[in-house]
Amino acid sequence: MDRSPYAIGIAGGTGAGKTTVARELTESVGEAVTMIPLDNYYEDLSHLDMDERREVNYDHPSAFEWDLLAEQLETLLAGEPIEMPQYDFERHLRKPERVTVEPSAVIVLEGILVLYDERITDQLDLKVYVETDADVRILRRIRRDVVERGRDLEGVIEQYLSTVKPMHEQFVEPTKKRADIIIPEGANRTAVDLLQEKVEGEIEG
Ligand SMILES: Nc1ncnc2c1ncn2[C@@H]1O[C@H](COP(=O)(O)OP(=O)(O)O)[C@@H](O)[C@H]1O
Ligand SMILES: O=c1ccn([C@@H]2O[C@H](COP(=O)(O)O)[C@@H](O)[C@H]2O)c(=O)[nH]1
Repeated sequence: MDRSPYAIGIAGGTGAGKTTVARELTESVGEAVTMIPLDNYYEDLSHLDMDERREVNYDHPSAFEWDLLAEQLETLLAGEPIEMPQYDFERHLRKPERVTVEPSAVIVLEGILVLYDERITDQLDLKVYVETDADVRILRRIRRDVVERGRDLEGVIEQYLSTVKPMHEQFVEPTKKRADIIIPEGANRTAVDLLQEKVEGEIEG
């Protein structure tokens, strides 16, 4: 690789549409873009049993292994491959296996607190915050967590009120001021098109 990859961070509240924006971006630009979900860097809680893991606050910054993420991002930006951890949402558990991620021209790091830690933000070339109203986000989250993450309605509501909402207000929303671009409502066609143009420009050099 001739030059360092271009690193984009996409932050925002749960259900804001971060993954959707990141996916649309990566799908349109193909293999030149690598997606890194922050969720893969949740701390390894395999020493806790399932009932204990259900009680963990997954929206507090301390839930993430920032050292590992900072180190792996630095490695990718230096043009070296990483062994990225994988995460199982149904079991609240880091999977035993890792996947090899090769460096590419553009790296997209996506997750609720991607703009929280300076060791990460210092490495990002473009910082994006996806802003979507809380009522829309919780409705999206209920549907997604029940359909894709093995949860029930009562559990989603309880978690939202006890940790997700207060942590969003305390830690996630304040990171918006670090963003270069704020995208309203997630997969906003115009905003995604502009991001695609930017990314294509970076790939072409
Ligand atoms: N602009 C949008 N309009 C309608 N539904 C959306 C939009 N963006 C995302 N969604 C849906 O909302 C849910 C959560 O989106 P996702 O991108 O996973 O959010 P996040 O990664 O921010 O938690 C998904 O089911 C997705 O299909
Ligand atoms: O074991 C876990 C780990 C995370 N969560 C929740 O996931 C969201 C972050 O994912 P998004 O895709 O950005 O919504 C976070 O709000 C955690 O509450 C979980 O429930 N269990």
